Amino acid sequence: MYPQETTSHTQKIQSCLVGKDLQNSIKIDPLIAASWDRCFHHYGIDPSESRPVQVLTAAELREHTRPIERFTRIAKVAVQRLHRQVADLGYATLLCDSDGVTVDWQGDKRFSRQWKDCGLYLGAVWKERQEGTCGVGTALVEQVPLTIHGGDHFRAKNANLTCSCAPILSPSGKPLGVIDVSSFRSTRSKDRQHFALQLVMQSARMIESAYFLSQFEEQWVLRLSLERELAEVASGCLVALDGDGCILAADRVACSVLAEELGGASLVGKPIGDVFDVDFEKLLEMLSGSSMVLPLHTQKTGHQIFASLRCPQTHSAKPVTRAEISTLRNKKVPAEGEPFTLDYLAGEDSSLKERVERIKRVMDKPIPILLNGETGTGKEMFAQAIHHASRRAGKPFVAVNCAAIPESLIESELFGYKEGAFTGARCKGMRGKILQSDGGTLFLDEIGDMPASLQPRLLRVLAEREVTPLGGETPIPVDLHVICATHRNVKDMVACGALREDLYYRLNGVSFELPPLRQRSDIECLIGDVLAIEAGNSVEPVAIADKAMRIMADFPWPGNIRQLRNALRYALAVCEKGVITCADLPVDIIYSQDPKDAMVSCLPLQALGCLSETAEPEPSSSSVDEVIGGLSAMQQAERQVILEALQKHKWQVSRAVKELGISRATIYRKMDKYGIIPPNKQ
Ligand SMILES: Nc1ncnc2c1ncn2[C@@H]1O[C@H](COP(=O)(O)OP(=O)(O)OP(=O)(O)O)[C@@H](O)[C@H]1O
Repeated sequence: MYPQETTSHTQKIQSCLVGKDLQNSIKIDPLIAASWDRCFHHYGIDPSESRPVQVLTAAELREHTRPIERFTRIAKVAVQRLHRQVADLGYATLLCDSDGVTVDWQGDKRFSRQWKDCGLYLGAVWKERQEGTCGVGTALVEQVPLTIHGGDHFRAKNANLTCSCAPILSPSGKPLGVIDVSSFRSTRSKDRQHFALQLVMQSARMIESAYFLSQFEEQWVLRLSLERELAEVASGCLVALDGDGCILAADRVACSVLAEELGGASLVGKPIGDVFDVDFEKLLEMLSGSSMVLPLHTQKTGHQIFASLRCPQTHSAKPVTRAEISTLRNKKVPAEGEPFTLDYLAGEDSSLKERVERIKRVMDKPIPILLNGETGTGKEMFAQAIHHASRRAGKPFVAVNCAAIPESLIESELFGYKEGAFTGARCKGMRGKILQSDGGTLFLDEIGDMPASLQPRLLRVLAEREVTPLGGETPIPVDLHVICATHRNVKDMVACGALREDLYYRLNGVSFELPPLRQRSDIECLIGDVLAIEAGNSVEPVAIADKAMRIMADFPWPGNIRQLRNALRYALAVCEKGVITCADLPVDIIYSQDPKDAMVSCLPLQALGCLSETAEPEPSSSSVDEVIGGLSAMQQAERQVILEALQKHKWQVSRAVKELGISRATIYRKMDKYGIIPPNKQ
């Protein structure tokens, strides 16, 4: 502001304040006038003083954010989401704590200098007592959503700003902070900030609801709505109940909806039956474990209100520690490095158990076994379990993935070669995989990828039980049991000529179908098993909340047990207190369920998190280390899961996405975001 404008701004404030009736003297919003009055008479601020906004050091900022980590974590996704809605209009989005300190910031980084100069940046302190009338500070004092536009600011140096803010209240009604969108170059009038203000208010309500639900995660939460149609989707209007049905807290929407009924009394401590025409037991009987919406009537005024009930997230959570599973299933979870037994792998699925019994009858006979099943169904683990259960257990188990070895090497890998067999051959030659497995088991994974030219040679080995290495003349006798696996339809492979018919008959002594996860009748049990393995040596007991278990049990798992393992690994990395709730599941799994359900039943946090992932800043110009260093624990876990899937599938994106159950677009976006670069592009 130029000196002349500063003077006229100061004069305007003074003429409004000095000995006048503030409400009537000038056309100033009473809320602004009251704030000016505080600034002048109580805080003694000089409106013409040009001192810049106080900005905390990084260490001071950390001190501020540490105690409110849960709040900032929940609010962060809403800040990002809000920012995407207003970024194009030239706004920055700020999250401030209850002291007015900016603890989170989103804005166009090209204007970082300008944002910093005017104090719209991380660490800036927007207290009314220091900065005078300003969006954040005044919203904290008044505890209402408001827009402080241009000359509404008390200090002349802030008069180029426009700030729309809404306070965020805790379940007990105390201010947690303020969410704000601000601009230093808005040419729009104050009236035209209305839309920004509405968006800010909506975000504040979302954060309050998410915070409320997360605070009362272990309690019953009644969701109320005046309209049946909106009962399942409306955010807010939440009442937390303890195990006896007494009200622990109600958010401000619920307090205002029930204000007439209460006549000024507090809701907290009241049994639910004192407020509605239903007692707690009846409520549980009707609503517990269902997504039903029930009409209730208030006791005194008889108003109809629609309610649904969210169960405590750890209510009857299934204990799945290693020890407990062992007792529950009377089976020992294999120790690290110990092979899985066939009975263990069969789980509680009766048809799989039957098939395992059949395998046990043939595994010691010279009959090859063909394992068929979708990717990740555990074919290799079964092959190992068969080997360890058979009389060959003490001998080698050699696995060859025919899809992973380049066609040019597969012959020498399998059959070995004599010294000097070809240029580049090791001087002493090499025993191939077939000879390495002598006495034991040769596991040929992805047999459908065995090159057609090698199939007759393999057939000969199987038929004659001898192998001739490359460059050799004398066949060497070999005693092995062959187990093959494929995820493809073997008959189709034969029909299209990918697999020779005679080889097929030789390999398919007995075939064994591994069911996809979605067809297993013991899915919950299997989830428990995999979790117990993933939890490993964790000293903390680990549990899965009912709802999260239901979502996982219903998920189609295109990547089968491998995908389940990755999802649980991720959930374990991000969950709190060892309890996996819906909010800890990867977003692709949450979003697989009915969108309505996902929106209502899981924490809004999760929904927001998913949206936020679509538009985080691209790290393309940063180094990979920088990118990884800047990731949250949750993001690092997600990065690891994606990286492992890509490495496992030799960077074949189509296979990795199938396993992870995400789209190609998503994996490319995430690779970009997490700095995952395929080896051929490094
Ligand atoms: N019953 C089980 N319990 C726990 N983990 C399992 C079980 N079965 C498989 N897994 C895990 O699932 C993952 C996939 O298993 P495996 O590699 O045996 O599947 P596959 O069918 O051979 O996969 P692909 O077809 O992709 O080669 C492995 O990490 C394995 O540890």
